[in-house]
Amino acid sequence: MGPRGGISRCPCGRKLLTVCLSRSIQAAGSQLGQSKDYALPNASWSQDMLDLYNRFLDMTKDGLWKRIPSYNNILDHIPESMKLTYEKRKDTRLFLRSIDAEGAGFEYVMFLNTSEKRVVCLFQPGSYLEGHPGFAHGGSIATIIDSTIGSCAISVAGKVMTANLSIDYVNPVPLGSVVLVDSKADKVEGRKVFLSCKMQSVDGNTLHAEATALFIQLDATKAQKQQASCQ
Ligand SMILES: CCCCCCCCCCCC(=O)SCCNC(=O)CCNC(=O)[C@H](O)C(C)(C)COP(=O)(O)OP(=O)(O)OC[C@H]1O[C@@H](n2cnc3c(N)ncnc32)[C@H](O)[C@@H]1OP(=O)(O)O
Repeated sequence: MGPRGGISRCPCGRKLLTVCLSRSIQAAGSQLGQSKDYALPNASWSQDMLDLYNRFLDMTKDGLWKRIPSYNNILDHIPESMKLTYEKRKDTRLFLRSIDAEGAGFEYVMFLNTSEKRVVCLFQPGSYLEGHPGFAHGGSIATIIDSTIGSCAISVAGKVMTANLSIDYVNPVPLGSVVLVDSKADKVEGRKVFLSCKMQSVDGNTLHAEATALFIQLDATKAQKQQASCQ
């Protein structure tokens, strides 16, 4: 099994996909399948979100930044050619894409800068993410941070999992506002990837959260055990 993932067989004989988002992230900017790409503007996006999106899209023109497509099923993040060889599990969804109503859940788009080892996420939390009245639930903030940092870790080290995520919640995030989640890989030591992240308002005047994380690159033995346990 290469660092990009692939297909293997469970002890029960069922074909399983060793999911590795790195393929999708490395191919950022290109549509790999026919499924809907949710990391594109929709009617729920505020003007702030659209302006920021257009600003980042401009930055993709010289190739330094790439937009990361976003599908609701993890298997859509791998190339078409591999899809024919396994059964797609339609009953699962990526957590961030679990709410159908436009604008109600996680509205987001991520941009990758490989040379800076950085992923920036534009995030507009919807009304179903409420914690305290009018504000995003801390779990939703942790989710978007984990996913942004995670995408950054995947771009650096391939198949990884979160081992530690530490968040300081500094200022609440109003529902419907737009925040920038800016993550970067600070250090790689063997299988360990250390990352940091800031969540800030669009004008940069409000720090909403700061985080550090440790992601561990999976070794083959560990990956096989995890596949076996998902029978
Ligand atoms: C495009 C689509 C986008 C879509 C969005 C995609 C983004 C998805 C991101 C979501 C990510 C997740 O939610 S992941 C889900 C949440 N995380 C999990 O469920 C992980 C559960 N934990 C595990 O499976 C395991 O503990 C691992 C894989 C993390 C590590 O296990 P392992 O591989 O056996 O490694 P192990 O030998 O224990 O440790 C290796 C080294 O790391 C150190 N280490 C291990 N854990 C820790 C720790 N918590 N804090 C400090 N250090 C640690 C060890 O001391 C050791 O150091 P030394 O002795 O070598 O020095």
